Amino acid sequence: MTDTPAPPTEHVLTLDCPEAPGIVHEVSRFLVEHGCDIVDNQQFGDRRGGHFFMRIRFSATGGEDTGDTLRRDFAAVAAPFAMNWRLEPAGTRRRVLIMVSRYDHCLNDLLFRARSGDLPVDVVAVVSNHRDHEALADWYGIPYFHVPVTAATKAAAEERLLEIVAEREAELVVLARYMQVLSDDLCTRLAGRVINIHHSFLPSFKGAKPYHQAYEHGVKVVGATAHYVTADLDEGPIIAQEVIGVDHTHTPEDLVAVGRDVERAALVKAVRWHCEGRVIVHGRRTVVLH
Ligand SMILES: Nc1nc2c(c(=O)[nH]1)N[C@@H](CN(C=O)c1ccc(C(=O)N[C@@H](CCC(=O)O)C(=O)O)cc1)CN2
Repeated sequence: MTDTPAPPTEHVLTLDCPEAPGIVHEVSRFLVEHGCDIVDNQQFGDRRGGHFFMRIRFSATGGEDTGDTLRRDFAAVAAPFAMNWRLEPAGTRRRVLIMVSRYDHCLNDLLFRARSGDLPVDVVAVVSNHRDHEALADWYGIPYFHVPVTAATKAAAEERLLEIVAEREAELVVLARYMQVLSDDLCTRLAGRVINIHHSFLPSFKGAKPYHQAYEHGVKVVGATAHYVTADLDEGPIIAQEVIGVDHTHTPEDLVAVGRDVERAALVKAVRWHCEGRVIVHGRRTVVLH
């Protein structure tokens, strides 16, 4: 009886390292020697900073332990270049916990896109400091956690959040208009795993009421910024930004309304790119290979 060969599997290798001769050569040789076929490749050599970034999607033959074999063998290629790298199955669905306060337009959009398969994510929990959106989470069959936050309860609320992240095995936390500032300790413990949507074109109009600030300045463009969360409010590495034209006829309330579209658009891009392993943080900036 002939063994039918296992179907090829697809994987994504994302790496960055100090610029050096031979990086692409060594990576390509590794893939050829392991019978792999490159499907898609993006790279960026930062001449100014002397750093190199690459994302390769490739197909591989071999059984279910192919990924482990590739990871074991690639370590020897990576070490001489001092690479930061990860090699994961392509199309991996990420386990995402969404945090929200009163405004639900970003929550709604993410839940719909996750359910429709547009985003490679499984939403494993919705956490909020209000009860407003419990029915929506129930409708999607997603656990809803009400975690009120006051100055007195903030530490306990953040410990409860970390418990939920662990219980639900969340890989990514998305602040989908969650209007509480996370503590330095929480930002450190979830470093690189929290994406926030800020409702302005950063670095303009930081803080809680950017549309009113924008109105007072008479801007002709408003925007939204999706960024990784750090202890420094609204300062985290930017992943995606979107803008839309406005004019003197827009009241602050109008700016809030048109802003919803750019908030949704920026956040979904950032979540998709993060989940597809396209975003590499380098200092306070990101390189997005898309
Ligand atoms: N450590 C961080 N935490 C959070 C960030 C961040 O960048 N770093 N982003 C915010 C979201 N956000 C703007 O995008 C934002 C949210 C809230 C505030 C704010 O001043 N909140 C007040 C309370 C407001 C209220 O209760 O409605 C406060 O916390 O005292 C500013 C900006 C999410 N967290």
